[in-house]
Amino acid sequence: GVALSAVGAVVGLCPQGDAALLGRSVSGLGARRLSALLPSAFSRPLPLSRQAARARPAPSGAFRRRHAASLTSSPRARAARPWRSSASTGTAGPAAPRRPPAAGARRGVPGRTGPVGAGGLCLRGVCLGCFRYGGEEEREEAGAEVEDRARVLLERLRQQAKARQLKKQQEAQPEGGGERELSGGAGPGGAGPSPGGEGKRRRQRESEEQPCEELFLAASEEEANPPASSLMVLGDYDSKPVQPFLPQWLARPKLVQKRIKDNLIPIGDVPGIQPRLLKKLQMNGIESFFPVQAEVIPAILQSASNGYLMGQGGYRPRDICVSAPTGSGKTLSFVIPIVQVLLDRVVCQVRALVVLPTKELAQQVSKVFNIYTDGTGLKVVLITGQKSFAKEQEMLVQKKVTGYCSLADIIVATPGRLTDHISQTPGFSLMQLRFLIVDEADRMIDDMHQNCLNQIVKAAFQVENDSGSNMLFQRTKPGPITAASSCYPQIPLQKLLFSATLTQDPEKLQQLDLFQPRLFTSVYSEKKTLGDGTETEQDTNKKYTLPEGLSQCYVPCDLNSKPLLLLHFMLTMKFSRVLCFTNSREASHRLFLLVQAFGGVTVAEFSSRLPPNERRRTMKEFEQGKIQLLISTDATARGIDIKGVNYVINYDAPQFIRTYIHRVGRTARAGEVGVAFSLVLRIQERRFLRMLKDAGIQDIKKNPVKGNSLKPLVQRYEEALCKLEKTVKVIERGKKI
Ligand SMILES: Nc1ncnc2c1ncn2[C@@H]1O[C@H](COP(=O)(O)OP(=O)(O)OP(=O)(O)O)[C@@H](O)[C@H]1O
Repeated sequence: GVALSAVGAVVGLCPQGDAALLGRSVSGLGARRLSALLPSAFSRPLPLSRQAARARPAPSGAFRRRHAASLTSSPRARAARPWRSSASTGTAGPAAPRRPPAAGARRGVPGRTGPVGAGGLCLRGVCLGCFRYGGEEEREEAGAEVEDRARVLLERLRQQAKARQLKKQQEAQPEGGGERELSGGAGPGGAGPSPGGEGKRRRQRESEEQPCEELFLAASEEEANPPASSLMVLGDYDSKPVQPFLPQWLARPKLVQKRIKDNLIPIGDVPGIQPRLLKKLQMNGIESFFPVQAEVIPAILQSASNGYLMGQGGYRPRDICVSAPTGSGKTLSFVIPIVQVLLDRVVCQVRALVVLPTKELAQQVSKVFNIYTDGTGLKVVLITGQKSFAKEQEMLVQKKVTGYCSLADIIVATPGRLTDHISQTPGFSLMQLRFLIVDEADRMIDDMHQNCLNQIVKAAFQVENDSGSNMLFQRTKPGPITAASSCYPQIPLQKLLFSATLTQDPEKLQQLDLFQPRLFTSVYSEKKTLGDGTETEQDTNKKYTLPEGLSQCYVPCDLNSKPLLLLHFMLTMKFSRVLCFTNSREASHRLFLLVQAFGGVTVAEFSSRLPPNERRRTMKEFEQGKIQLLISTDATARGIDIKGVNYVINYDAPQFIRTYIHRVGRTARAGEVGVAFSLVLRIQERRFLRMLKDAGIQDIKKNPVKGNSLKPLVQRYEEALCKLEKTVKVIERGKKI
């Protein structure tokens, strides 16, 4: 870094003449490689002359060798560049009047020098040249000197080439001249620094410049034997691997207990919750908080201790990230504090916005908000596109004589529809937004939803044209706190991220532009005491945690036995309340038809094939226990809270670990128990197990089902297939008609 910034400083600060000299001195480094290494700060637009200097490709090694002398020592060239920077450290001579170069003359021509008196710049102890304005005398002296150096260099290069050849031929000889070649010392027969009587100053300069030659030589060597990588690292950095490290907030998170039932905290013991909310919680059967709630609720309340305004002296609340297992109660951990903070609001404005990836999830979360805002005057609006756009607009804003006013305090929305309202609904404003809650945050960061989040933040910081409105509460983009910025009451925008599989990749999280985030996580290694009393750390490579009450099994099978296995679980093993996942809508539909044709099981399907109202009805019936087997796509894999699911069956093995975690998390929720079965084709087995192992999930049992157990089902299964074939033909005929 130091070396790079030194180079950056040289190129960034030295005017073009120096860059040219630098180019000459460092051309051995490979100017193109050098430019690739420069920090972006130095890729800012340069004056035309410097751009030209930079754009000009570095001469090839051969070209350089051939023209080295003429490039540096030709009197004509010197005459054409009278203001050329000097490599001399001698005092400026008075001879030629100091003439600033004409802009045209400078363009593309190495010429202008650095600030007067700028000393030599060193890179890894290597002097890159001394740049200063010099007089005629000095230039003459410099020209002669450079000529000498060029000759010395050429000679040395020749000698080294010979030495290399020799070395190759005499492989047997151990310590060849290679080291000496690269060291720049007198190689075999190489010329050392000219001992000519130039006096102390000259010797000193040469000793300073020696490393330049080293670089030149090293680079010539490198050009002859280019390294594997196209990048060359200055200094020793190529030999030292870069150690990745996590930012403090990721490396030292606040740990949340995994075991729900052992760590219940009576609701009255959690500080800061208003009595009316405590009452509501009790009315809804909540007597104790789950661990994640006991940690996160006070943290959000504390960060909003100044209501929905910025704290005194410009204190800005820290963003919060929560990674806790499926079914651990993350929803209440943001609903309760947000309702409490907004309870005392006077004017209705959009102050909290929850974004979720699917309509069903948004519906589910808005239901929870409705429960806890009931009777408070706070208004919750659901924006998912299930109603017409105009209807949603009516729910969001109202036009009055004085202007638009908001009809929503809390909005729960899916990204697509929300962005439509941001851009198309007059009077819809997020300028008073205090909380942005991103549920299933890893999914929202991943795909196109990221764009939506950017739009929300942009809308939140939009400057209102109507300057008369709301001048009291300002919102300025986050930045350094100044006396001016802290004299107005400000509304900060705080981001709250939740997921069971929250990425801990700082780069990805960085996309959300988090402010001093705090991480609450259940992902940590556990100490276990062995039989001999010693303690051992477990799960060191754990990335995600699964609910405590979840048992996991996988069944190795082949393609043909998969339907039979499902029927075996439902009919022979008498599984009830089963949520079964396939990898596509078509697969869900085919399996549903097959099980229906087989008979004996109350079955339904759930996928985007079905209209929303049918999906809602199906979900309700499944929750009520009227449906024993629900065959679904990943539409129900994330966040959906269905009470009483006993089993999850991965009919098709999930392709991604996060899909696996969310699917199996539909059971064993809220501290209950549940079982997850995965049907894994034999060819998938290794990959599947590796996927789990990589995520730190080791406790999955192999549960093979013997062929004999399936035999009684085979005949009925064949009949069901025939029946299904006929049904499909009838449907297709119907379609043709
Ligand atoms: N303190 C509590 N006491 C009893 N039940 C609770 C409590 N908190 C939450 N629950 C219940 O636990 C279930 C799971 O909660 P929730 O849906 O918030 O989990 P989650 O962590 O968001 O899960 P997922 O990651 O799958 O979205 C819900 O049915 C909820 O009603």
